[in-house]
Amino acid sequence: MADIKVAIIGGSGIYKLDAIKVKNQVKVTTPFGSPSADIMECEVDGNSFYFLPRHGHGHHFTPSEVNYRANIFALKKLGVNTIVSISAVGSLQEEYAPKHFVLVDQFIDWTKGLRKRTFFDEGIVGHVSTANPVELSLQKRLYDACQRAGVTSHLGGSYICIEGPQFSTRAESKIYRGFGAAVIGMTNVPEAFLAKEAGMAYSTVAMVTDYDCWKEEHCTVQEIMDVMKSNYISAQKFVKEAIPDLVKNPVKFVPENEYAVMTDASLHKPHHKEILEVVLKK
Ligand SMILES: CSC[C@H]1O[C@H](OP(=O)(O)O)[C@H](O)[C@@H]1O
Ligand SMILES: Nc1ncnc2[nH]cnc12
Repeated sequence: MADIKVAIIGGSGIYKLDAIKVKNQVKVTTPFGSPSADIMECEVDGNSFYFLPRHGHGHHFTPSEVNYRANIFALKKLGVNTIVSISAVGSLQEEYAPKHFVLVDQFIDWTKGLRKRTFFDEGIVGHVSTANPVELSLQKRLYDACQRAGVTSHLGGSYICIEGPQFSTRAESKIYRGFGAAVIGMTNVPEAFLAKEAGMAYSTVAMVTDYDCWKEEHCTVQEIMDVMKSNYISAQKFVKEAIPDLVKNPVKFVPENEYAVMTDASLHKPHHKEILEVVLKK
């Protein structure tokens, strides 16, 4: 198996990366079902990384339907320890304009509890801290890559995750602004929290596609798609800067899942074995 430590999870509008060579496609099985797609082994300037389209090829999983557990588990099983998430977001503050990138560092979970959100359940009880859901050294490296790519970008900000797939009402949008959130999306929870449970470094590049409806009359997919085309070009430039750096100088971080599991080992069932082996692997 290739020794690849870095993966990109591509969100809306980022289903593949033109000009980046796909070398192989890997089918990975997990105890949680299939990931969104076969995982692509890609290369930029001789530096290998994995790529996974979050919503599947052709965008057929809604934010609520994405199998986040299978996606994170599959990447960890392949040996990945560093995840770069690329996500489309709406802006909740004037300063984050469409086409800007925001290197978020906090998440507010406003989903409705419908998503499978933990590896630690059904007989395994475990708890991890989400005080720092983003690996800050990775976030800074990604911010620097955005700068080198010439993309207007912001270091820090909170991402509020709603269930979707509908966008927010104006009343909701104003409440989220009041929370101090910078941007709004529908996917990074539970994805970021599962990466934390799996002891992986995670950081999101949030690409602003629109001002949410606190400011705009409305928000349509058509308008978002237009901005997405430009964001896609910026994302490609960003990837070409970020990947060689992350491959050549791997992010150093301390996984925070070592002491997560509380359940006595005598109670672990055979099917827990693979889950714990992969999730807790250093
Ligand atoms: C029409 S864009 C809305 C869609 O895009 C974002 O997904 P992702 O994070 O995968 O880029 C947002 O959360 C919504 O799911
Ligand atoms: N305004 C918005 N609300 C939620 N998710 C989004 N993704 C892109 N724009 C969004």
